[in-house]
Amino acid sequence: MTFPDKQRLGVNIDHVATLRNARGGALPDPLRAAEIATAAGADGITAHLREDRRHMIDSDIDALMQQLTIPLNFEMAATDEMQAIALRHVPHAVCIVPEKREERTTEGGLDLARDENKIGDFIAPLREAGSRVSIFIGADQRQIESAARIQAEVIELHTGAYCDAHAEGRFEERDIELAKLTAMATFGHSLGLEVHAGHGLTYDCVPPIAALPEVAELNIGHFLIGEAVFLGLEGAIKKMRDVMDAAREK
Ligand SMILES: CC(=O)[C@@H](O)[C@H](O)COP(=O)(O)O
Ligand SMILES: NCC(=O)COP(=O)(O)O
Repeated sequence: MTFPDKQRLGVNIDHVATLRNARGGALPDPLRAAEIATAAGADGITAHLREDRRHMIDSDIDALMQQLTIPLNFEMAATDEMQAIALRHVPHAVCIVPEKREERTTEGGLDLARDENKIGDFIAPLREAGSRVSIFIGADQRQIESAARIQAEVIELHTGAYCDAHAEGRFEERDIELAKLTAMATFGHSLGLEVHAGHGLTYDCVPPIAALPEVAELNIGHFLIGEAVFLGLEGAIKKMRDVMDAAREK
């Protein structure tokens, strides 16, 4: 079994748009953030077009599709509207995420096991159009088995519970969450799925996730955009790259 030596870093730029939308107007421009991320060594850009357009808006996705020189991982809910947008653009990857309008952020993974047939039908045209389909799920064996059955190419494991437990000093819970992520990364990889991870990752909590050999890509956004206030976006991304590489070398 082969594992990727270098883990890809996908930079999620949603919260550049959050900042822009707080005042209205065009600044800060998410496309400029994507260009800086590219120059800083990001391997991909992630953008989530929410149904309520609270951060990214349709014209951001148009601009990214026209100008980006690295792969776009387009996150979206499994709705007809989003499917039509994805089919119009055919981004490198489409990541299906759960969405609740009243949530502040994506609270958990998709319940794919419950909606397996429906999501299987939903992703088929996306795959046939040429996008790699990724499913954002919790570290749960049933969900991963469903992802393999519907022929998703990628799963992205939601790391939010692990990161929150770390940040709040609930170390026993953190270690339980990490053990689940570790076991389920191995399990997903054994089924032939490419395994990604993300949500809530910071310099402090990323090392054990970066060190998981089966995890080929991390998607990181909110923390990096926050750190950019202090370090600049380029500096924040380069530091994350260094922390990830150091953890993987160990
Ligand atoms: C699905 C996911 O984890 C990301 O899209 C990210 O968290 C940023 O978007 P939200 O904060 O709106 O969930
Ligand atoms: N899919 C997770 C992602 O893109 C980034 O999540 P976050 O770092 O903004 O929490």
